[in-house]
Amino acid sequence: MLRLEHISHSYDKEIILQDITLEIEPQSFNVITGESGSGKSTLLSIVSTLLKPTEGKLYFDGVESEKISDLDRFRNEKVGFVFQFHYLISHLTVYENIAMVTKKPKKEILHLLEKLDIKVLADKYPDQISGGQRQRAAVARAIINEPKYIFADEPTGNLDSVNSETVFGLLRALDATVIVATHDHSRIISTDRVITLKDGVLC
Ligand SMILES: Nc1ncnc2c1ncn2[C@@H]1O[C@H](COP(=O)(O)OP(=O)(O)OP(=O)(O)O)[C@@H](O)[C@H]1O
Repeated sequence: MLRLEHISHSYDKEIILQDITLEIEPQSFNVITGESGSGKSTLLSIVSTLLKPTEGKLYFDGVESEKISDLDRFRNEKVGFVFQFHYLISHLTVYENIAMVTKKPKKEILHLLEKLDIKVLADKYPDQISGGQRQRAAVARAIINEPKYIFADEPTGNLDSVNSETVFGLLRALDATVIVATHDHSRIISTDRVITLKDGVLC
């Protein structure tokens, strides 16, 4: 269970999120939606431990995030990030970008690339493939180790509807707690929960 208790956040005294209290069920698929500027990315950064909120507390299975003794290890082992700024390493191939974060055998990595329809690009470098293909490679890297939590910010921003559905389908099929921020959730066919933000407040 992931729990947010009275989370608020301000940037330079400007209040961006206000008094958010939420419980996210284990192994559920959740979408944070809202207009541009409503605070989706900020909320996702907070629940994924990348940003410390100005106020409030975050709990993972009852343990306050501040009290997790090795937060880097927790992130490496338990969390998969699909963030737009989370770039692939340019001097490594698609395959190598994924192989560097996992002990999984090559066959399994290639199988995941196949599911994402980018297996034929395994030996290409990031600047030799399209933005949407890079995005799918980043998704593969985030989920290869089957993390307990997956946080994704506009994971299908560069993808057409078929590839969006593939990515959402893969994320939904994982035994993970998934939180996706997107301004357009019309493409997500089934979700356990839609969390809507308006001007930094839950609707
Ligand atoms: N690092 C920052 N410093 C100052 N203000 C910021 C920062 N990051 C975001 N903001 C502001 O906080 C507000 C919420 O931004 P956020 O990115 O969380 O919204 P969003 O709903 O994800 O928007 P979008 O859909 O456009 O990505 C915006 O007004 C934004 O300008």
